[in-house]
Amino acid sequence: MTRSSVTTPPPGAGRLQAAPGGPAPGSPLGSHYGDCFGCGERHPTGLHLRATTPDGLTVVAEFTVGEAHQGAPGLAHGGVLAAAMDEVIGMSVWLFQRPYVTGRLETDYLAPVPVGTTLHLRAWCTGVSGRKAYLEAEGRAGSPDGPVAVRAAALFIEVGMEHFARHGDAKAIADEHHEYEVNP
Ligand SMILES: CCCCCCCC(=O)SCCNC(=O)CCNC(=O)[C@H](O)C(C)(C)COP(=O)(O)OP(=O)(O)OC[C@H]1O[C@@H](n2cnc3c(N)ncnc32)[C@H](O)[C@@H]1OP(=O)(O)O
Repeated sequence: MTRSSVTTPPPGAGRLQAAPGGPAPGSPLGSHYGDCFGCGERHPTGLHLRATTPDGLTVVAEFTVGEAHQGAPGLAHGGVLAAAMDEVIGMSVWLFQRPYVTGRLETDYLAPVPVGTTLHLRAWCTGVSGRKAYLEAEGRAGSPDGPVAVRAAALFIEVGMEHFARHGDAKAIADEHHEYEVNP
């Protein structure tokens, strides 16, 4: 992975620990919002990521490239693949039961991904330092052992739930997302 210093944990960065009360190993992870482009079941052309955590610390998910996700004819759009990376990384940081947002996302495209391909995604945390969490992800084509088609490294920043209330739709968050206090 070609990763910049921004997405590389600094010396002394800690490891995120599984949060008490977080999803148990083997648990499916639900959508955080039904209209989310990445995981929402109501989104008509979204990625519809379905994810589980095998160990409470990492996330695995699947995304099948559809007609709505094309860039070149018959091939996945690079921005859509970046969105899949962002989503699976966002799900992995969600395991820690604190709200984070993407600050920076770096993506390497290693092979074209044809429509109809199922990408097997995996994301994990490489370190945490203050409000900053360092994460990586990969997408393998066709099976969990298939060739790596896309890789990503990211910096996520911890925010309060007021971030979403101030900038977004607080009522929708409160209605759908019960893990966090919306107005702490
Ligand atoms: C409810 C569940 C929701 C799930 C969401 C899933 C993930 C997403 O898709 S999030 C959507 C996309 N992301 C966004 O919209 C974020 C937009 N950006 C922001 O809101 C702000 O810039 C935010 C919150 C990241 C940082 O702002 P702020 O809280 O003021 O902190 P700030 O002091 O600027 O930065 C904190 C630290 O992070 C660093 N940092 C922040 N952004 C970056 C960046 N892009 N590159 C490098 N470093 C950065 C800062 O340099 C600072 O470092 P240090 O502490 O060493 O000085």
